[in-house]
Amino acid sequence: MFAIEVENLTKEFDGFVAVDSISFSIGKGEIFGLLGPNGAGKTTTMSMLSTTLKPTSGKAYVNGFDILKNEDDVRKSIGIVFQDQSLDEELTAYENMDFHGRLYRVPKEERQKKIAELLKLVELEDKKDNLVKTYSGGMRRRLEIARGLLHEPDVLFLDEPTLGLDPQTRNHLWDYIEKLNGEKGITLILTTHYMDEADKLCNRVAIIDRGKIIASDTPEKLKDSIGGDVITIHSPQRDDLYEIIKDQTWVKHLDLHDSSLTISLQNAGQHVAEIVNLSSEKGISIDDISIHKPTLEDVFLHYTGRTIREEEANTKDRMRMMQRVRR
Ligand SMILES: Nc1ncnc2c1ncn2[C@@H]1O[C@H](COP(=O)(O)OP(=O)(O)OP(=O)(O)O)[C@@H](O)[C@H]1O
Repeated sequence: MFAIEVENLTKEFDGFVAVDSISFSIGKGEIFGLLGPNGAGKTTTMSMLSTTLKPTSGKAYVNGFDILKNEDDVRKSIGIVFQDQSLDEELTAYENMDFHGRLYRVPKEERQKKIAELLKLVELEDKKDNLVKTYSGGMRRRLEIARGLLHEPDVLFLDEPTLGLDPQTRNHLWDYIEKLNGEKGITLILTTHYMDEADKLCNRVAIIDRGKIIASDTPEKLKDSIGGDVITIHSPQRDDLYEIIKDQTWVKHLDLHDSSLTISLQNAGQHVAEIVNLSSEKGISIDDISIHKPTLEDVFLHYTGRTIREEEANTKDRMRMMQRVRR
């Protein structure tokens, strides 16, 4: 049995299709990532799977329970850590955990044992009696994850788990997530717009854009699918460069972007000199040329012709963090 099965799931908001007939399945014990830019439909998908939003059409099963017919069973069998912080600032970490345990009717003795175990897991046991308002962003996130696990869910939903956190805290959180999966065998479904996060953490990734899944596989296979190497060239005459490169036999895939040109090919090192020679013959100047192994960013670019606009995402991150702090 799969932990999650999704068939043609669709969500429309007043005629706008936010999630467009997506299908995928997640095996037990997998870390599965929904990767895509802001507005791609990731949170909407998570909300439908966690039964907080009704789909317009399609089906989905979580831990074997139908999200339309067995909402309570679905909810009892999952833990949720969504983007917007939902901790009580005026309570301590322990009190936040205890309150959640009571909501889920975890018996007292078991509750106390589990809270201690989970706070240890996320390394917050020393700070358990401190008020949450004194916690850093990373500590809050870890506490939310610990809280989401209190009722021993089989599947944990993490919506942008490291949004707005600094790189070091993100790395730490990735370690916790891997530990959870390894030690407890919990299935994790997470959304992210960070390519490195999906690459590092996920066994499998579905790349989602404008409500559709455009590619789904292991990060390795997705990267392999676009060829051996990528050359990125920055030039003020990108269009002219495109014209002279497009018919070369060694080009596997060529993309023209706002500020650059990317070429997917095998053995890039052998062709860089040729590109430079061809350009100078035609009087085309090159500002910068670089070779790298494909990343998930290249995969996204390959399938959509666009980059995930990190700058826009970063601005949004900052706004969200400010909203969290204000709350
Ligand atoms: N309640 C709603 N009413 C109308 N449109 C909505 C609603 N919720 C989401 N949308 C729209 O659906 C699309 C998908 O949103 P969603 O939040 O699922 O994206 P996302 O991939 O999670 O991005 P983000 O990380 O920015 O939340 C967006 O265009 C969004 O504006």
